[in-house]
Amino acid sequence: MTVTESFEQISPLFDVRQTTWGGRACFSKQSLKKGSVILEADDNTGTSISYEFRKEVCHFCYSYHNGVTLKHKITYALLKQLIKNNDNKLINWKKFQGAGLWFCSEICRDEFLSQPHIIELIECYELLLNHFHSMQKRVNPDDSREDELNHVKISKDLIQEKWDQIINDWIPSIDKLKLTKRSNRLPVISEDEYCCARFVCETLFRLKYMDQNSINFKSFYSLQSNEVSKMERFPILLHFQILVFKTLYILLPSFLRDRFSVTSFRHILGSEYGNAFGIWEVGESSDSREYFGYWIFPRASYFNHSCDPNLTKTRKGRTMFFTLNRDIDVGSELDIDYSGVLSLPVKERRKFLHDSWFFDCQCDRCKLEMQLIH
Ligand SMILES: C[S@@+](CC[C@H](N)C(=O)[O-])C[C@H]1O[C@@H](n2cnc3c(N)ncnc32)[C@H](O)[C@@H]1O
Repeated sequence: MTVTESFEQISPLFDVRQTTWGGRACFSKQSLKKGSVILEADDNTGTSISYEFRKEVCHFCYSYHNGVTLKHKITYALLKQLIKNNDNKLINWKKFQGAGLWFCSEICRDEFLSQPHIIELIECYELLLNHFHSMQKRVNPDDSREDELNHVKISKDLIQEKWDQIINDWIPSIDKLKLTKRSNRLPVISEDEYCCARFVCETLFRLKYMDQNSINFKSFYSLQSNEVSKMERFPILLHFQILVFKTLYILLPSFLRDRFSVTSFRHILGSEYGNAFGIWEVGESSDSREYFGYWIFPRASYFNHSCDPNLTKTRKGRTMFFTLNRDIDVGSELDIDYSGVLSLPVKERRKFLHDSWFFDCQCDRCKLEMQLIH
């Protein structure tokens, strides 16, 4: 199957084709007018709200109200009906703490609760929350090791070696233990690891109930991974990932653990590093808006970057829109801005893209401006 065939259902408006300069990219199948919506994506496979915004950003519509703590949480009373069919006793539901979910209104909370099988995700979030709270009382041994962990010389082989140790030594040692003893092996985690574990849970959950023939499912598994580049830049991430993996391996209930492996975990995080979209505050100018976290829209992850993009990304609630900001001809490459630094001079812009996104930008504007300064 060619790249185009496997992605042809993403949109009737564009193809995904292999390029010689930037992996796969999207090309318009027809000439189109400024203002045309090229893609509307509301099918994210995973979201992560930063810890500091967890009580202030609605977990359904992602609205934000100037830092005001949101009023609406899920309660035991609301869950009773959902628990009935799903009570596997890992949680004392009567002591339910709200699973770390806050909502701006009853409508958003109820919409969240109406998602099929959502009790499974709520249960995972609650287990993680309980674990995180118990770990907050403990000293985190990594607090004094940050420097050391950030000086590890990362290579593809080292990453593989560390994961092989997990597969060959750590997993069998956990599997041998009685269920009641496994929790003694849970690592201490920080806020960032807690948020990352929630992101992985949601991704596993969404993939579990997604049609495997759907374009979103196929697009997710074809996402490019930036694992090595990102870890070379931030070596501590290898240790970070291993802590998150161990936490989930021990805590995840069987309904999600069945699909959880080193391979799936590495793809979920490796692809997040090159493909995540920021969840930004709506309605503020780009230099003063808040950054709440990130999410993954696999179908929208084949747009390359350009420093003179013809698509503008906007968020409305849970949906991302990709809209043409000028007329285009058939065959035009469809590009977005990854950087938010388009006003910088060419060298600084390219350095930013290289350091944050790990590629040397091949867009036409960079080519032209580089020629002009040489
Ligand atoms: C979100 S993905 C876009 C789809 C990607 N080309 C693929 O084949 O999966 C981002 C990756 O595409 C490549 N890319 C995007 N824009 C580029 C550009 N302007 N120049 C060079 N490579 C680019 C980089 O490898 C980057 O990490």
